[in-house]
Amino acid sequence: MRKHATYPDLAGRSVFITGGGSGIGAALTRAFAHQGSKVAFVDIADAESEALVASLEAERVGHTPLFLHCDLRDIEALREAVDEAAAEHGDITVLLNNAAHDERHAVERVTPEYWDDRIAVNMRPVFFAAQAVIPMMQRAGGGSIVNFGSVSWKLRQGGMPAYTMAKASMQGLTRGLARDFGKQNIRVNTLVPGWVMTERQLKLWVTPEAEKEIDAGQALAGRVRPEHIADMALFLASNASAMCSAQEFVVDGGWT
Ligand SMILES: NC(=O)c1ccc[n+]([C@@H]2O[C@H](COP(=O)([O-])OP(=O)(O)OC[C@H]3O[C@@H](n4cnc5c(N)ncnc54)[C@H](O)[C@@H]3O)[C@@H](O)[C@H]2O)c1
Repeated sequence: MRKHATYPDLAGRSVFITGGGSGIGAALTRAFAHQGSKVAFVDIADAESEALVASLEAERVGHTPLFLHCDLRDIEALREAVDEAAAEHGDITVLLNNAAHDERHAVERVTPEYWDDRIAVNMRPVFFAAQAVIPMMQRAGGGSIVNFGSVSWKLRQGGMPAYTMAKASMQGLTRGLARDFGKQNIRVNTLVPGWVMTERQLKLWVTPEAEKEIDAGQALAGRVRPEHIADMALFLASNASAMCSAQEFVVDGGWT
């Protein structure tokens, strides 16, 4: 793993990550665990999540992350997971709303049930996770919420309108919550990843043609990797970003 910058104020912090078991989420779990944060994460990918916990245990991070199986479509289960994480690690003061699923769907095949299911994965839990941790952040004197957006809709990507709508909505939620709770030192920002080379993206979508598209689109050479997203998440969670709220932070190699 590439070494991240160290943020001393993140050591010992109670951090809650959605979808922290694979993809970008796994890089987040790793990065915060290596800061000495007390990380709890929810996911439905049991095998990958358990393997991640085992590897961090072997690396002897200060606090081995707590994995809680939770399907985020079930809001009661999400609330229980938040409470369990807080009972184990103390009031949550960093929330990373990372989980999402970019399943493609053709407009003509979308039913109301499918639409609701996509919103239940990509949008609804973001609000309810925030709602669950805000009283803890108020008690603790502040906190940082990071909602994960996407460049996909900014680049006019078609083929998954429920996903792009959900991702575009993140900044609306971010700005509203930032206003509601900013005076209580709760900061809310949107982290906008570019095209990030996770195993899933590489397997499903990163063809030689796509590589050319990335080279043409990004200002920077190279590829955006999960660790680059974790770099920004660490900054947004820590006091290093103390006066940053209600904003979008884009990590896309200069594409948009
Ligand atoms: N990878 C990219 O190129 C890219 C680009 C733009 C934005 N993003 C955003 O970054 C975030 C992470 O993306 P990723 O590529 O790592 O996604 P991913 O699909 O690879 O991983 C998402 C994680 O969430 C979990 N998850 C999915 N549905 C769940 C559910 N119902 N309940 C609990 N957990 C669930 C998955 O098991 C997985 O561990 C997302 O918000 C995504 O929209 C990613």
